Amino acid sequence: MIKVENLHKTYGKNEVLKGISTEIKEKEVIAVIGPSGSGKSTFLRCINRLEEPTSGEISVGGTVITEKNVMKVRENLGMVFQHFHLFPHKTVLENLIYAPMKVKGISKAEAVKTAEDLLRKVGLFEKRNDYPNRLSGGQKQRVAIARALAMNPTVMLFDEPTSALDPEMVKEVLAVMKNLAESGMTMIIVTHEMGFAREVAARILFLEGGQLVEDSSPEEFFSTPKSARAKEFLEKVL
Ligand SMILES: Nc1ncnc2c1ncn2[C@@H]1O[C@H](COP(=O)(O)OP(=O)(O)OP(=O)(O)O)[C@@H](O)[C@H]1O
Repeated sequence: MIKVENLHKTYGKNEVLKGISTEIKEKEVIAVIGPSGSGKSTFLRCINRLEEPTSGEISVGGTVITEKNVMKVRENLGMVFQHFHLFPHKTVLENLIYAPMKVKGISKAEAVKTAEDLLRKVGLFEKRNDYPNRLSGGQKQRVAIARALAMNPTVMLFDEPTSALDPEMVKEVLAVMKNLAESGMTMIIVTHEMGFAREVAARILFLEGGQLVEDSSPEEFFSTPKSARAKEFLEKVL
């Protein structure tokens, strides 16, 4: 579904990604973990070209992403950020119908129906006519997830979706993500939530210093990490 080949990203003299290669299969749920500054967000942002790779190749569904087709490919990649990025002057429902109507040309009636179904799924149907500033952080993030899903993406990318939330809000967002994973969505999640990664992910990608140090199952990674670097990291965070 997604193939990353020898991905490099450099900011000035700072080589942030040093040749990452991996493949993500359809319906796979991947947790990307690693120390702060290891390149996790940059890796994710290169996949949908929010950052332009310095070199290397990324393909989605067999299509190599180029400058020309990036907008089209991006339509299939839903993205959820740490800081929700909702439109503040649109209601919850309007936030969900805007892009499907504008980008995909879907009729308003159809967009509203999809939006309402998604809001029910994330438990926020009752809030559909509220503005984002009336919502808690956890509710905003659930709206952001529903909004990304409204584009009917084939892959969902999450960049530390719970890092900006108060602890009591984290659970409700992780529950929505877990449901999504169980529904068969292909997901790549940059996260510091080790419990969630262990429980929900099929594979862990451990990055350090811009390198993919380990690519293993959660069982293997959390109980018997192969590298000294992963061992050291886990000793600090668990
Ligand atoms: N736009 C940018 N311009 C210059 N340097 C950048 C930019 N974005 C990221 N970096 C640098 O790239 C490195 C990796 O950053 P990145 O955000 O990918 O790490 P991360 O593993 O996601 O960290 P964290 O867990 O703290 O979010 C850091 O040294 C960061 O300062």
